[in-house]
Amino acid sequence: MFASVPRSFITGAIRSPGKKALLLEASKTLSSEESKKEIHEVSGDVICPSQVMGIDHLRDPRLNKGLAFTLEERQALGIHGLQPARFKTQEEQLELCRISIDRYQEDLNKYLYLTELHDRNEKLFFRLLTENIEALMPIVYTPTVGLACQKFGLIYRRPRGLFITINDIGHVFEVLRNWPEPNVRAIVVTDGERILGLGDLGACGMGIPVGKLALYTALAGIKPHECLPIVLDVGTNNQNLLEDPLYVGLRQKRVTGKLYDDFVDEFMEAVVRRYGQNTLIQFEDFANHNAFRLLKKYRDYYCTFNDDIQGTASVAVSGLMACKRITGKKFSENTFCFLGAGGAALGIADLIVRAMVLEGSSIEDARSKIWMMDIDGLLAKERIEGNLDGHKKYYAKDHPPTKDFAGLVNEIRPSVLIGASATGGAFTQDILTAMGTFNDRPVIFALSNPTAKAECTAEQAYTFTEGRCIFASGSPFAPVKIGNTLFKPGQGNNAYIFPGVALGILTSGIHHISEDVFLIAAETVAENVSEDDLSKGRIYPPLRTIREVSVQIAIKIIEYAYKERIATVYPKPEDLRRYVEERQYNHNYEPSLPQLWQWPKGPYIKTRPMEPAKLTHK
Ligand SMILES: NC(=O)C1=CN([C@@H]2O[C@H](COP(=O)(O)OP(=O)(O)OC[C@H]3O[C@@H](n4cnc5c(N)ncnc54)[C@H](OP(=O)(O)O)[C@@H]3O)[C@@H](O)[C@H]2O)C=CC1
Ligand SMILES: CC(=O)C(=O)O
Ligand SMILES: [Mg+2]
Repeated sequence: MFASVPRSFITGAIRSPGKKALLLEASKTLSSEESKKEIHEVSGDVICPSQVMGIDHLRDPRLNKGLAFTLEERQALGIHGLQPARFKTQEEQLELCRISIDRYQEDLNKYLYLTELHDRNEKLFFRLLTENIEALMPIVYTPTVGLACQKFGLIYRRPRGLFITINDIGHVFEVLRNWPEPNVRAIVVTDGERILGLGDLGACGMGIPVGKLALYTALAGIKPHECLPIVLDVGTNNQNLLEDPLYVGLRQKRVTGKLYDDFVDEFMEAVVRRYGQNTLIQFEDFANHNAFRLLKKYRDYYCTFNDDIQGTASVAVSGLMACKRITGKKFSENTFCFLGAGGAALGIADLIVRAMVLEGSSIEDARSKIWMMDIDGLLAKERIEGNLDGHKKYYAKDHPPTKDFAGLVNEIRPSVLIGASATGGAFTQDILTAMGTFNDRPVIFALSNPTAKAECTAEQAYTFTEGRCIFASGSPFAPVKIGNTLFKPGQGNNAYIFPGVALGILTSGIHHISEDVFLIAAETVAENVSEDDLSKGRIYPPLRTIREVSVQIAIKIIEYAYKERIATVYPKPEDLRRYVEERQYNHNYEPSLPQLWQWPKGPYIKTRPMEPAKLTHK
């Protein structure tokens, strides 16, 4: 069925047909060998001017500059008259974008505006996002992206990303081959089973890979055409979606077991076959029971990481490193108490253990300082025989089982409280007040997303600890004024980590990603926290600096990769910053006309006068 592919399918699936596409006979088919030499008008790094004509310069988001096309460009490209007479700079266009966004009251409408801009003018979208990251990250990312996923069936307009369903098993490579970009370097993939703290959203989870990859470009300058968002649609167990006439995914219960595993195996193999073994595959928002399993299965064979486990661990440990500068306590001098023992919480716990071991603790001592509670209560030794799966048992305590979180907090008197349970409001006033009585500077992280799932708000944390806590949250909170002090809480979100890590991996050519990479990223983010940030209660650098932080993370990862002899880019670049920056996306417009070049000087350009041809016959 997939052995041959209609030509029109390859060239016209996403973009409007260009000159080349029009020349193709839609009815012809390519053999699978032929189709490896796909024709791309506007794809990859090189855009061939002769392959795009007239109105396609306005229709293709990679080429479109709207009113910023000059008169010369409009005439030469054949688009003169297709737009109003006005010429605008990109700065003027940005101003219009800001005005347009401000006119929308609802965040979901702002999200839709940005989606439309992304589809219309890629450079303008990314420049707008990059230069206004503090205002717009909450729209393209948590919390609004959560709402966009919940409303996906309603707001779906144009395709973005690849939907591979369980029915495609046996043909995953052919589906991947339909993606029009030849140079994909990074994939964010979800199966939609645990979208933020919102549960199983099936194929509607596509908003997450799309949002994460928008941050790859905005926060780390990874080129948009090198990024591919993917949903593996194996069904959904969300009954509301199954009954929703607007649902756009497969209307069936989730496939599990061997068939699921075979499908994901085939997907991984197909990615390598299509885009090479250095393609980075970021797993995102898989349910706990698959997240750890798949990470363990693939991490030594593919270039892959799980962001919810490893990226979150890194950002939390980074925050704790910055806290150290306020509390003066080493990791091992703290007692940690977690609500939640899933992918995020266990990932954080493991990296904290690693940090304590680096400080000189034994693994057992380190684990003994970490208390965790899941939906069934405290991870207690008595539960090991019952339902404590592999990873949780490392943190099981010799303590009677209990589900009383407030009671546990009062008993163990933690210095650090971490929420990754997706239970909004679980850090009650009593718990927060108690944290304030045990500690001068209690550390409180409410990491669950989106905002409604945060274990407490910034205001609650500061109010109930009399402004003494060090607070961070997964989704952003506005500054809080307590007395005369204005606190600006930091966003403890893996967005500080994954873009820089991805940039480092792609530029060093690392195949397999070790935990060290995430410790390096954590240290780099923590180093970028200034005394001024700390004085405002912020343990993360301001969001507007992440792009620079990402470059620093990448440089350190490259250095580490060469030291450990795991880099695969040879020779080692001399100037790493320059090397990284030269590979980053440029969101400023460039000339749209083919460059006219100077002929080289010298004899080559001296055209000798042609001698008249001698007639050899009369
Ligand atoms: N800030 C950030 O960067 C990130 C934030 N997150 C957020 O963290 C949250 C959890 O993500 P993740 O760990 O991947 O999800 P998981 O589903 O893997 O884990 C959720 C954990 O919370 C536990 N839990 C659920 N309800 C309760 C309850 N009432 N009391 C105690 N524990 C409870 C679950 O128990 P059980 O194990 O028994 O099911 C599980 O251990 C999500 O909201 C997610 O958005 C995730 C990644 C990054
Ligand atoms: C931030 C993130 O990855 C999550 O909430 O799942
Ligand atoms: Mg996630």
